[in-house]
Amino acid sequence: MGEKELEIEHQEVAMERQPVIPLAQYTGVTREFFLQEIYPLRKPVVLRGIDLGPCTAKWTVDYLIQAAGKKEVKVHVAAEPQMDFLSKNFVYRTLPFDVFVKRAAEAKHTEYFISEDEKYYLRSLGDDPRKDIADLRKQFPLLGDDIWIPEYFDKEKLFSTVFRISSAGLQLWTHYDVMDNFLIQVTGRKQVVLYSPRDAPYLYLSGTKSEVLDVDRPDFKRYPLFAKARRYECLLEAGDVLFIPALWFHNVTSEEFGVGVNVFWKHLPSECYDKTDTYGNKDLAAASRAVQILDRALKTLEELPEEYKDFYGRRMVLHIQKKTYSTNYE
Ligand SMILES: O=C(O)CCC(=O)C(=O)O
Ligand SMILES: [Fe+2]
Repeated sequence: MGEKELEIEHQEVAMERQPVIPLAQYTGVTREFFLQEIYPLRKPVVLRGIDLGPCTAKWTVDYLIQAAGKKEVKVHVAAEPQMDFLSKNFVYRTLPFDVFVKRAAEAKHTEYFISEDEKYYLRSLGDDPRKDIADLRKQFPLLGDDIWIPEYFDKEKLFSTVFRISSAGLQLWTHYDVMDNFLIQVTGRKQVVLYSPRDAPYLYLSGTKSEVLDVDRPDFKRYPLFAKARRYECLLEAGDVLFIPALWFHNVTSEEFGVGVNVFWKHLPSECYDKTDTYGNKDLAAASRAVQILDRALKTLEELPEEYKDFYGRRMVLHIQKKTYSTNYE
């Protein structure tokens, strides 16, 4: 190989590996410590050694199968481990919970929808998913009492408790949610990659999701700005809790079959949230209104000749930056 080729190859390798910023980790934090020292920073952290109740010992595959039984659940089924919301390489199927758990825990299936090594993912829903909010105690009464939610926020603010159960290898795309969140990893290990809300301009967003699906080997030719996004990372082990502040992007890969429960809470006054939001991911009411008004302003600019539209468009960008960008925010 000539020197030039070698140099080019090195550049490509360097481009592929973004520096990793490890998340802060704390063991055995009290409510007071969390509220005074961690929560105000609005940064994700891993909390270890919290007493999560009997679930950490009890929730084996056999126990889950017997305790949740035949209740029907709607799950994602994907032929490939990396789920793709752009090409839609997954389907939704309804299965009895016990069948779903058995399949998610096995690598090869005798009965399957797409292929013998398809992957499964459950994000549990309310009884009527359009109106009801996921609540483990309601939908899985025998399991709900096994898990103790960290009491680091006021109980009245609790929004939902959601099962997150996935096959080994499954990767969920990068997205944000609008509420504060404790992702409680009860069993199984998972890798979580996070990005600050401030790096949203580099994530090629489509709604709440990033189009850069392969965060480990991103296509920088297609997504050049992604190189600027700072990659935060943690490895969650069974029993760990990840605090994900609202708007922080997260991409989750299950390294093993695992059962997680995530807890969303309304840290803002309840009027701020979209009343039709059952998932915890609809933009705040005022944000949606502002976006609508901006769309009207942009329509109005269309009335101008190109030269003027460009000029006022640039001035509006500066005005928005001046009026909205926070300075006390890393
Ligand atoms: O752990 C997972 O499967 C996804 C978690 C997630 O997206 C969340 O808790 O908001
Ligand atoms: Fe999420």
